[in-house]
Amino acid sequence: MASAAAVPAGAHPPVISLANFEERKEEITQQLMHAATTSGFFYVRDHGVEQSLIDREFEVNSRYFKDLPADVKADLPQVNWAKHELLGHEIGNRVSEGVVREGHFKWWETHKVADTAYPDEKLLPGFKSTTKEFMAAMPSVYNRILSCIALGLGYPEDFFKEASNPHDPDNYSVFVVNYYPPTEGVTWKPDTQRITAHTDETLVTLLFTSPGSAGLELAAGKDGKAVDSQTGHYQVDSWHPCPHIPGCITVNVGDSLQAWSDGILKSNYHRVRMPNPGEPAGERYSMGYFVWPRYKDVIQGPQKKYPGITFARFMDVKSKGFGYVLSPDQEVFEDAQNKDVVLGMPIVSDGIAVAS
Ligand SMILES: O=C(O)CCC(=O)C(=O)O
Ligand SMILES: [Fe+2]
Repeated sequence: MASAAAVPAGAHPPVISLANFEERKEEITQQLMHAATTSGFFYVRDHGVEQSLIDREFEVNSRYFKDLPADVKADLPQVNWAKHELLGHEIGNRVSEGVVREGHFKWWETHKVADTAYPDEKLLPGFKSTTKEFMAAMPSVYNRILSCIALGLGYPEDFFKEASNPHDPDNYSVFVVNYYPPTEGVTWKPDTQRITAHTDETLVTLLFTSPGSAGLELAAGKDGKAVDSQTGHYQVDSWHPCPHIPGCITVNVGDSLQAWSDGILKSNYHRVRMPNPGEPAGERYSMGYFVWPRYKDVIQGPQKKYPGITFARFMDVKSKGFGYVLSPDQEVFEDAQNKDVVLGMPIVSDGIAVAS
């Protein structure tokens, strides 16, 4: 098994305070490393992002999903994972009665094209400015987390700083808001999920959930070899709840950090399930800030446990739909890599992302 037992039944991942960060860095590092090497999930509180800013960002997104006419959303760039175009609107999972999840994706201003993801200011006053203010508050949170993780791994404190700098033209860190419409009166097949089980491709993901929202679950103890490289299907023994905790940001380790740490840190499966009978069937929102390395960064640790590939190459293979292909087993990776056409990655030219 690649990871130790992580979250006891019924418990949620640990809550870690970032208060007095400079004085408590060593203690915080120990707490973060414990969580990141077991469940791969933890919560941070005293993180410094104003609650009023979080509330305002939820509010403008509620207007985006519920007030903006469907034809306006359809005119925005449409997210296409297969082509790796992660900007604009996405209609995710559907059931026969309708949409289970919609999303809105944006990059930083560094990529001038990112502005096309935003609807007209007249239609959605304050959406762009609030979102940019919100995104600008993220680096102070993840820089502290990544500096502790770097120290915990024995790397220099600023090891991940350049790779995760969103102003670098080769960094496409993405901010995604998910809207899960109410499920009253909707029927669905037993295996339907609001978001199906996946790992994130990130270094780390910062996730803000709407108050009272349930359904996010993580599967601890995944092993890359349990994945069938043909189907991408995985084996999961049990799911653990990852509930909304007021004032906290949910943080999870992603594939890039798992690779860069030689598998010491765990990028675990998670999903958002449909409400169970008797649970609130209202709408749910989540806002995920996905901290990526640069496309050119080779996401390999000193032990070379994972293939020495760039993040761009990894995303290329992952977006073919193989699910978890970041396997320490070189053969599994190569098999996935050779499976079909290699998709073009966006390349950077004068700060503008263009499909190659
Ligand atoms: O909605 C959530 O709570 C989780 C979303 C998620 O896992 C994702 O967007 O990658
Ligand atoms: Fe995720």
